Amino acid sequence: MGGIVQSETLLAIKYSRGSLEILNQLLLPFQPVYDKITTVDDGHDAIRTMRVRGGAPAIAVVASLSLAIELNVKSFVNKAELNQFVKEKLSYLKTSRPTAVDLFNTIGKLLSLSENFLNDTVLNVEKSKLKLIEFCEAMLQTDVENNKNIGSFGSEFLKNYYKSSSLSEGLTILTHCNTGSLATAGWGTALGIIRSLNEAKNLSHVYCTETRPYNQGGRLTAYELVYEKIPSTLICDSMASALLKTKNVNAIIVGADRVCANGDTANKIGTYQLAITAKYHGIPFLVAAPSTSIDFSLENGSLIPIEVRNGSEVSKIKGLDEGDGKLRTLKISADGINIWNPGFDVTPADLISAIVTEKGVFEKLKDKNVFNLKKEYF
Ligand SMILES: CSC[C@H]1O[C@H](OP(=O)(O)O)[C@H](O)[C@@H]1O
Repeated sequence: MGGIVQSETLLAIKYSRGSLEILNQLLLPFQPVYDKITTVDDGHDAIRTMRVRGGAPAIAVVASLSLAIELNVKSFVNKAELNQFVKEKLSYLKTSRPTAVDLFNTIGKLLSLSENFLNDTVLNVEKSKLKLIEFCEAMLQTDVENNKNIGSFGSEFLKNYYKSSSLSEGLTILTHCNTGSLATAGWGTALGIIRSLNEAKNLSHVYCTETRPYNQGGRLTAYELVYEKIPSTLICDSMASALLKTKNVNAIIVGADRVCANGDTANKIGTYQLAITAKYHGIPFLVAAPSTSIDFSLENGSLIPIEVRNGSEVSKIKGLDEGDGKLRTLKISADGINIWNPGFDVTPADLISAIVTEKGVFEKLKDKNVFNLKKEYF
């Protein structure tokens, strides 16, 4: 199935027809280990355990490719049997993680594709199966293309925003969580804008937050930035406001797991407070996301399901023992304390300066505090 060019950076997903591997992100940055995915059950488990994550693109891509892997080795008597199999597998994949909408948008497209084949008098069951596999495979290339477009639109927007200022030394950006090649099929969304700024020599420095408790920032974004030799500094989540007060940060750029039609955005926990401090310090707060992360059916963010994960992700931490080089899991909080561990929070549209998509940058309606995202724009 050649022809898929995934970004030259780190590959969270390795795929060729009949073979799918995911980079186990629970072991990064210390041990780059690829886990084989041979069934939908494997795909579901990899997503649920967050061995692969990236609320938007990567989760949808891995879920779809795990279906493609099973379809590739299975034969069906007729299209009705194929359709039933696809429906069963997709309804199970829906239960892996609830917040990022890409997964549900992609599942909806695959379901209607499979349903449409039932009435297609030209396509036999084998050709229908192949078209489903090709749809899943095309997502890899599409995602990288989307991310490159997001990168260009986002970097252009910031260059124009600051064109009057003497920013010859480039922009200083703060980003949260991981939105790079480890959250997508390559290049990244918010980190894709940072990569595009860096490529155009318009980037001075990147600050990334640790992003407790999974530490996507300290473990994954820092790993990508160092790998690409992008000048960068890691901060604790609690340091963000002090950073904006004492350093000259030009913008905060984050990803998204679900953007509502009015612009309210669910993203990694800690995003909301970054939007508040960006507003207080008068700097742009950008959301970067492909249109597949937009839920046009939701009027506002109060309707977004927020995943609450196991408290052990807060009370324990995995790290490298510098003595023997082994990965250890350590308890880091008092036994018996209750723990609240929501994976995401919702940033209201009025705190978001612009939403950067593969089709362009969307800003709020004049004199309104909300966006007006419509399906027909994409
Ligand atoms: C490009 S999607 C990245 C998005 O997903 C992350 O969540 P998680 O690591 O739990 O999958 C985070 O919200 C990022 O903005």
